[in-house]
Amino acid sequence: MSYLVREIFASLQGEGVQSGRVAVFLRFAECNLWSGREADRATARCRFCDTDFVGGERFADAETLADAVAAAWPVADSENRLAVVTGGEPGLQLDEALIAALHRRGFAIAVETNGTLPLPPGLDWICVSPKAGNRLVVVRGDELKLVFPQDGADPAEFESLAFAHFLLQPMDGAEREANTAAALDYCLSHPRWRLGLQLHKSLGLR
Ligand SMILES: C[S@@+](CC[C@H](N)C(=O)[O-])C[C@H]1O[C@@H](n2cnc3c(N)ncnc32)[C@H](O)[C@@H]1O
Ligand SMILES: Nc1nc2[nH]cc(C(=O)O)c2c(=O)[nH]1
Ligand code: SF4
Ligand SMILES: [Mg+2]
Repeated sequence: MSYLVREIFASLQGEGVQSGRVAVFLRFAECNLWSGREADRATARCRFCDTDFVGGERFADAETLADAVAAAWPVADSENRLAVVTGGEPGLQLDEALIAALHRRGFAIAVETNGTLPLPPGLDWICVSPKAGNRLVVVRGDELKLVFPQDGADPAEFESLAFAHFLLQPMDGAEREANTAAALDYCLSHPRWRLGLQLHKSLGLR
Protein backbone atom coordinates (compact mmCIF):
# COMPACT_ATOMS: atom_id res chain seq x y z
CA MET A 1 0.00 0.00 0.00
CA SER A 2 1.14 3.59 -0.58
CA TYR A 3 0.78 6.40 1.96
CA LEU A 4 0.04 10.12 1.62
CA VAL A 5 2.15 11.97 4.21
CA ARG A 6 1.79 15.64 5.10
CA GLU A 7 5.10 15.94 7.00
CA ILE A 8 7.81 14.13 8.96
CA PHE A 9 9.80 16.00 11.61
CA ALA A 10 11.60 15.53 14.90
CA SER A 11 10.42 17.42 17.97
CA LEU A 12 9.42 16.84 21.57
CA GLN A 13 6.12 15.11 22.19
CA GLY A 14 4.16 18.19 23.22
CA GLU A 15 0.98 16.51 24.38
CA GLY A 16 -0.24 13.95 26.86
CA VAL A 17 1.48 11.72 29.39
CA GLN A 18 4.61 11.31 27.24
CA SER A 19 5.04 15.06 26.94
CA GLY A 20 8.71 16.07 26.79
CA ARG A 21 9.93 12.90 25.08
CA VAL A 22 11.91 13.17 21.84
CA ALA A 23 9.96 11.78 18.90
CA VAL A 24 9.72 11.71 15.15
CA PHE A 25 6.27 12.87 14.08
CA LEU A 26 4.72 11.17 11.07
CA ARG A 27 1.74 13.26 10.05
CA PHE A 28 -0.54 11.58 7.54
CA ALA A 29 -2.67 13.62 5.18
CA GLU A 30 -6.49 13.44 5.28
CA CYS A 31 -9.09 13.07 8.01
CA ASN A 32 -12.48 11.39 8.13
CA LEU A 33 -14.00 14.24 10.19
CA TRP A 34 -12.94 17.30 8.14
CA SER A 35 -11.69 17.98 4.61
CA GLY A 36 -9.04 20.33 6.00
CA ARG A 37 -10.43 23.24 3.94
CA GLU A 38 -11.44 26.36 5.88
CA ALA A 39 -14.55 26.68 3.71
CA ASP A 40 -15.81 23.38 5.14
CA ARG A 41 -14.87 23.93 8.78
CA ALA A 42 -18.27 25.22 9.94
CA THR A 43 -20.04 22.10 8.68
CA ALA A 44 -17.36 19.53 9.56
CA ARG A 45 -17.76 16.71 12.09
CA CYS A 46 -14.73 18.16 13.95
CA ARG A 47 -14.51 21.96 13.85
CA PHE A 48 -11.66 23.04 16.15
CA CYS A 49 -8.69 21.41 14.45
CA ASP A 50 -5.36 23.22 14.95
CA THR A 51 -3.54 21.37 12.14
CA ASP A 52 -2.86 21.63 8.40
CA PHE A 53 -3.03 18.09 7.10
CA VAL A 54 -3.90 18.73 3.43
CA GLY A 55 -1.75 17.20 0.72
CA GLY A 56 1.87 16.13 0.95
CA GLU A 57 4.18 13.49 -0.40
CA ARG A 58 3.23 10.00 -1.54
CA PHE A 59 5.41 7.11 -0.28
CA ALA A 60 5.22 3.97 -2.38
CA ASP A 61 5.45 1.42 0.44
CA ALA A 62 6.01 0.84 4.15
CA GLU A 63 9.78 0.32 3.85
CA THR A 64 10.34 3.63 2.06
CA LEU A 65 8.21 5.50 4.57
CA ALA A 66 9.88 3.85 7.58
CA ASP A 67 13.29 4.77 6.10
CA ALA A 68 12.18 8.43 5.94
CA VAL A 69 11.02 8.30 9.57
CA ALA A 70 14.34 6.74 10.66
CA ALA A 71 16.28 9.38 8.71
CA ALA A 72 14.50 12.08 10.77
CA TRP A 73 15.63 10.61 14.11
CA PRO A 74 17.94 13.36 15.41
CA VAL A 75 20.90 11.29 16.66
CA ALA A 76 23.06 8.53 15.22
CA ASP A 77 22.11 5.73 17.61
CA SER A 78 18.67 4.28 18.04
CA GLU A 79 18.24 4.38 21.83
CA ASN A 80 14.69 5.16 23.00
CA ARG A 81 13.34 5.80 19.51
CA LEU A 82 9.73 6.95 19.39
CA ALA A 83 7.53 7.60 16.37
CA VAL A 84 4.31 9.55 16.96
CA VAL A 85 1.88 8.76 14.16
CA THR A 86 -0.70 11.49 13.76
CA GLY A 87 -2.49 13.46 11.08
CA GLY A 88 -5.09 14.14 9.91
CA GLU A 89 -6.47 10.82 11.01
CA PRO A 90 -3.91 8.01 11.08
CA GLY A 91 -6.66 5.39 11.29
CA LEU A 92 -7.21 5.95 7.56
CA GLN A 93 -3.73 4.79 6.50
CA LEU A 94 -1.71 3.22 9.32
CA ASP A 95 -1.42 -0.52 8.74
CA GLU A 96 0.44 -3.59 10.03
CA ALA A 97 3.10 -3.37 7.31
CA LEU A 98 4.13 0.12 8.45
CA ILE A 99 4.03 -0.89 12.13
CA ALA A 100 6.34 -3.82 11.40
CA ALA A 101 8.69 -1.66 9.31
CA LEU A 102 8.98 0.95 12.10
CA HIS A 103 9.52 -1.73 14.75
CA ARG A 104 12.32 -3.22 12.65
CA ARG A 105 14.01 0.18 12.79
CA GLY A 106 13.81 0.25 16.57
CA PHE A 107 10.85 2.60 17.01
CA ALA A 108 8.19 2.37 19.65
CA ILE A 109 5.02 3.56 17.95
CA ALA A 110 2.52 5.94 19.50
CA VAL A 111 -0.65 6.95 17.71
CA GLU A 112 -2.82 10.05 18.07
CA THR A 113 -6.33 9.22 16.90
CA ASN A 114 -9.88 10.50 17.04
CA GLY A 115 -10.91 6.92 17.88
CA THR A 116 -13.64 6.63 15.24
CA LEU A 117 -11.81 4.10 13.04
CA PRO A 118 -10.40 0.68 13.97
CA LEU A 119 -6.63 0.54 14.48
CA PRO A 120 -4.27 -2.23 13.40
CA PRO A 121 -2.69 -4.39 16.13
CA GLY A 122 0.86 -3.90 17.36
CA LEU A 123 0.85 -0.27 18.52
CA ASP A 124 2.86 0.57 21.63
CA TRP A 125 0.87 3.59 22.79
CA ILE A 126 -2.68 4.58 21.89
CA CYS A 127 -3.95 8.09 22.57
CA VAL A 128 -7.64 8.61 21.77
CA SER A 129 -9.02 12.13 21.57
CA PRO A 130 -12.82 11.95 21.29
CA LYS A 131 -14.73 14.40 19.13
CA ALA A 132 -18.27 15.28 20.28
CA GLY A 133 -21.01 13.63 18.27
CA ASN A 134 -18.70 11.02 16.71
CA ARG A 135 -18.96 7.44 17.98
CA LEU A 136 -15.80 5.90 19.40
CA VAL A 137 -14.77 2.47 18.19
CA VAL A 138 -11.38 2.57 19.97
CA VAL A 139 -12.55 2.22 23.56
CA ARG A 140 -9.34 1.08 25.24
CA GLY A 141 -5.81 2.36 25.20
CA ASP A 142 -3.11 4.20 27.10
CA GLU A 143 -4.50 7.71 27.30
CA LEU A 144 -7.79 9.38 26.65
CA LYS A 145 -7.04 13.02 25.89
CA LEU A 146 -10.20 15.08 25.69
CA VAL A 147 -9.99 18.56 24.18
CA PHE A 148 -11.98 20.69 26.61
CA PRO A 149 -14.58 22.09 26.64
CA GLN A 150 -16.69 20.50 23.92
CA ASP A 151 -20.48 20.77 23.83
CA GLY A 152 -21.77 17.21 23.87
CA ALA A 153 -18.59 15.61 25.26
CA ASP A 154 -18.76 15.65 29.05
CA PRO A 155 -15.61 14.12 30.56
CA ALA A 156 -17.76 11.87 32.77
CA GLU A 157 -19.00 10.03 29.65
CA PHE A 158 -15.54 8.57 29.10
CA GLU A 159 -14.53 7.56 32.61
CA SER A 160 -15.77 3.99 32.32
CA LEU A 161 -13.59 3.28 29.27
CA ALA A 162 -10.43 1.19 29.63
CA PHE A 163 -7.70 3.83 29.49
CA ALA A 164 -4.76 4.11 31.87
CA HIS A 165 -4.71 7.93 31.88
CA PHE A 166 -7.37 10.60 31.45
CA LEU A 167 -6.32 14.11 30.39
CA LEU A 168 -8.06 17.36 29.58
CA GLN A 169 -6.32 19.43 26.92
CA PRO A 170 -7.63 23.02 26.76
CA MET A 171 -9.05 23.86 23.35
CA ASP A 172 -6.67 26.20 21.55
CA GLY A 173 -8.07 29.11 19.60
CA ALA A 174 -9.60 32.46 20.49
CA GLU A 175 -10.80 31.18 23.89
CA ARG A 176 -7.59 29.41 24.90
CA GLU A 177 -7.11 31.28 28.19
CA ALA A 178 -10.68 30.75 29.34
CA ASN A 179 -10.56 27.12 28.23
CA THR A 180 -7.34 26.58 30.19
CA ALA A 181 -8.94 28.04 33.32
CA ALA A 182 -12.02 25.86 32.85
CA ALA A 183 -9.92 22.71 32.36
CA LEU A 184 -7.85 23.52 35.45
CA ASP A 185 -11.04 24.00 37.49
CA TYR A 186 -12.41 20.70 36.25
CA CYS A 187 -9.25 18.81 37.17
CA LEU A 188 -9.10 20.36 40.63
CA SER A 189 -12.57 19.01 41.38
CA HIS A 190 -12.20 15.70 39.45
CA PRO A 191 -8.78 14.25 40.34
CA ARG A 192 -9.05 11.34 37.90
CA TRP A 193 -8.40 13.97 35.22
CA ARG A 194 -4.96 15.41 34.63
CA LEU A 195 -4.36 18.76 32.93
CA GLY A 196 -2.38 18.44 29.70
CA LEU A 197 -0.95 21.60 28.15
CA GLN A 198 0.47 21.73 24.63
CA LEU A 199 4.16 22.07 25.51
CA HIS A 200 5.34 22.51 21.90
CA LYS A 201 3.18 25.59 21.45
CA SER A 202 4.52 27.33 24.55
CA LEU A 203 8.11 26.46 23.52
CA GLY A 204 7.61 27.56 19.92
CA LEU A 205 8.36 24.06 18.61
CA ARG A 206 6.60 22.26 15.77
C1 LIG B 1 -4.58 17.27 14.87
S1 LIG B 1 -5.07 15.88 15.80
C2 LIG B 1 -4.58 14.51 14.76
C3 LIG B 1 -4.92 13.17 15.32
C4 LIG B 1 -6.38 12.76 15.31
N1 LIG B 1 -7.08 13.15 14.14
C5 LIG B 1 -7.10 13.30 16.55
O1 LIG B 1 -7.95 14.16 16.41
O2 LIG B 1 -6.77 12.82 17.64
C6 LIG B 1 -3.82 15.81 17.12
C7 LIG B 1 -4.29 16.20 18.50
O3 LIG B 1 -4.55 17.61 18.52
C8 LIG B 1 -5.74 17.82 19.24
N2 LIG B 1 -6.28 19.12 18.83
C9 LIG B 1 -6.76 19.45 17.62
N3 LIG B 1 -7.16 20.72 17.59
C10 LIG B 1 -6.95 21.22 18.82
C11 LIG B 1 -7.20 22.48 19.43
N4 LIG B 1 -7.75 23.51 18.76
N5 LIG B 1 -6.84 22.65 20.73
C12 LIG B 1 -6.28 21.62 21.42
N6 LIG B 1 -6.05 20.40 20.90
C13 LIG B 1 -6.39 20.20 19.63
C14 LIG B 1 -6.58 16.62 18.85
O4 LIG B 1 -7.69 16.43 19.70
C15 LIG B 1 -5.57 15.52 18.94
O5 LIG B 1 -5.43 15.08 20.27
N1 LIG C 1 5.46 18.74 19.26
C1 LIG C 1 4.26 18.25 18.92
N2 LIG C 1 3.67 17.34 19.73
C2 LIG C 1 2.48 16.83 19.32
N3 LIG C 1 1.75 15.87 19.95
C3 LIG C 1 0.68 15.58 19.19
C4 LIG C 1 0.72 16.38 18.06
C5 LIG C 1 -0.24 16.23 16.95
O1 LIG C 1 -0.42 17.13 16.14
O2 LIG C 1 -0.85 15.16 16.89
C6 LIG C 1 1.86 17.19 18.14
C7 LIG C 1 2.47 18.19 17.31
O3 LIG C 1 1.97 18.64 16.28
N4 LIG C 1 3.69 18.67 17.75
S1 SF4 D 1 -10.23 14.58 13.98
FE1 SF4 D 1 -8.13 15.26 14.41
S2 SF4 D 1 -7.21 15.76 12.40
FE2 SF4 D 1 -9.41 15.46 12.08
S3 SF4 D 1 -10.17 17.54 12.10
FE3 SF4 D 1 -10.38 16.75 14.21
S4 SF4 D 1 -8.48 17.28 15.31
FE4 SF4 D 1 -8.13 17.60 13.10
MG1 LIG E 1 -0.44 19.23 16.56
